[in-house]
Amino acid sequence: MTTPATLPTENLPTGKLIDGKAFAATLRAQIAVDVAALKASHGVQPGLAVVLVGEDPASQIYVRNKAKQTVECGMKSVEHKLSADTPEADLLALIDTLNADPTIHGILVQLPVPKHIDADKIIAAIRPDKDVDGFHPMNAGLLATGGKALVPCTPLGCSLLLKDHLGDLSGKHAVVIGRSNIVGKPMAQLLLQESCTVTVAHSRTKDLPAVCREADIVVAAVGRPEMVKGDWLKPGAVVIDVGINRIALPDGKSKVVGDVDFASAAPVASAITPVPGGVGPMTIACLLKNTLTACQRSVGL
Ligand SMILES: NC(=O)C1=CN([C@@H]2O[C@H](COP(=O)(O)OP(=O)(O)OC[C@H]3O[C@@H](n4cnc5c(N)ncnc54)[C@H](OP(=O)(O)O)[C@@H]3O)[C@@H](O)[C@H]2O)C=CC1
Ligand SMILES: Nc1nc(=O)c2c([nH]1)NC[C@@H]1CN(c3ccc(C(=O)N[C@@H](CCC(=O)O)C(=O)O)cc3)C=[N+]21
Repeated sequence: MTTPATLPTENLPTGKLIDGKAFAATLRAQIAVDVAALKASHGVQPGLAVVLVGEDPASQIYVRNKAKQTVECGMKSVEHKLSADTPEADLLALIDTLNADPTIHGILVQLPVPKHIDADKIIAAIRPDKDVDGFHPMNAGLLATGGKALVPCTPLGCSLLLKDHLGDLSGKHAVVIGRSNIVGKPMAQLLLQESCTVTVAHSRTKDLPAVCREADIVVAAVGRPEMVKGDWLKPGAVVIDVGINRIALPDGKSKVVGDVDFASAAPVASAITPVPGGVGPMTIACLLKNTLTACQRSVGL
């Protein structure tokens, strides 16, 4: 896959780019230190089990990246690859086994699962204290009520990037575009916890560009390539692009773009995350952070 001659992230004024890839690397380095300390103090190694059902190519890339980075920070990585026609009962049985395995502290079933399997049932079958995706209703409820939840990785990564870049978020007006259970809704909860004034937009929102122009912070999680344009932004807004969309190029190749039109948004924003190299790496780093947290809690820390 050829990268375009002038990547839009090149020759941007310093401070404009929120470098999620670099931040994720420092986060993983800290996790590796904490994993070594946990091994030394409690004789326990955090274990992450990832289950992939079917052969979706994108999922295979993410699972491979996750396993590599899990091992790099000193954790135990276990992968279960099941065929696309695996009965739902077999997947539930595997989850029960992983729930009971004392060497496994985090369980992730890669989404989407094949159509014959009920994803909500799968998510609800994972022990909440091992639900390192943070998708389980128990964790969603704890997040909503300010309890000790495991927080979904992508919104957690976005929150860490925003706090690192802006410091105190209180009083800022944040617009989250998207209301899914895995990104938009938990993202709104985290921003509320940081005392932002939060607007959650979606496909029924009227005059979305006008709503976005009110925002100090825009988080785009819609799944529509380059939808958010520069003229949707208040000058100086901070933009977090969660989108991951593969688009076809004229030369027959393809490339990954976000939900934000980077070329028109970057000049207007005060800071923006690139795709790739922004939220994606933070998602994996926060998965490892959640696995460490789950392991620490399992020994009473
Ligand atoms: N970087 C990472 O680690 C991750 C990235 N992603 C990416 O984030 C994006 C969102 O993922 P996910 O939350 O699972 O997506 P979903 O498809 O579950 O949700 C999309 C949301 O966007 C809203 N939406 C769709 N079209 C519009 C529109 N025209 N105007 C306003 N809102 C709209 C939908 O509204 P409604 O509710 O009304 O249908 C819905 O709430 C995707 O690009 C995905 O690839 C996802 C997970 C992790
Ligand atoms: N149970 C479950 N949990 C998930 O967290 C989950 C999931 N299922 N299903 C799929 C989505 C998607 N997702 C990504 C994670 C990292 C990158 C990532 O690291 N992207 C790199 C680029 C990778 C590439 O080169 O394409 C980047 O944005 O820089 C992307 C996407 C997690 N997901």
